Amino acid sequence: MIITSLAQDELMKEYKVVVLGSGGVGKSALTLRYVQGLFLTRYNPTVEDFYRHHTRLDEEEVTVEILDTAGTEQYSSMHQLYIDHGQAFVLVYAIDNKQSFRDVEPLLNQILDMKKTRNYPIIVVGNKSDLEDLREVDREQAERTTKDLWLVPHIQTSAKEDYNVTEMFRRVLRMINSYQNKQQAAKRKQYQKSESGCCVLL
Ligand SMILES: Nc1nc2c(ncn2[C@@H]2O[C@H](COP(=O)(O)OP(=O)(O)OP(=O)(O)O)[C@@H](O)[C@H]2O)c(=O)[nH]1
Repeated sequence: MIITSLAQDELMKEYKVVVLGSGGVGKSALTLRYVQGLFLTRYNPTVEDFYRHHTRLDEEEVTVEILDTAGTEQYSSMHQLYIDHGQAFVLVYAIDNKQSFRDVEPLLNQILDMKKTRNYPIIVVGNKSDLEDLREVDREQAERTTKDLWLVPHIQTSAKEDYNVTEMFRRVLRMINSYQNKQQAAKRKQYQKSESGCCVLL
């Protein structure tokens, strides 16, 4: 059978990732580094950028949709829409900016309130790890906080030095995959239960 590239694209698994965090922490820089392998030193505040990226994840071709959101307060009313859209959330702070770490908590609470279940991976990312001399956020404290909340393990990145960026996105994609597999298995089990007595072919 001949499958056109469009059809192949449609058959690929898709992952919807939303990147949130306060202004200037490096959301766009992380996204661009991952999707295009670029680093821009100039700061140009984002309103909203959307990327589709094809990649290989554990021997499988997948498509990642990344929504790079605005960090400025002016656009915070959009968060609800973004959260509704996402299957996974990357909450970014900058290690040289304590307030940006504090800003993660309300975002996290908003996601947990809206999504109701814990079936959506959330990762807290300390970006700008190259600015160690200017560090304001204690790494261990950040790790402890996120561990207590049962999130995907905290990670430090540098979009500038291309440190842990791909690793961070991969961690998130694998978690989406694992949640989806669990949900499918649960549905199958449920189906088998409701049909018990009859023959279910899987
Ligand atoms: N040293 C260093 N600078 C970075 C890093 N990531 C981003 N920056 C710089 O930080 C500034 C802000 O980066 P952006 O990616 O635009 O930040 P943002 O979070 O998307 O900002 P908003 O669009 O306002 O929400 C830019 O000047 C980047 O070059 C990093 O890992 N290390």
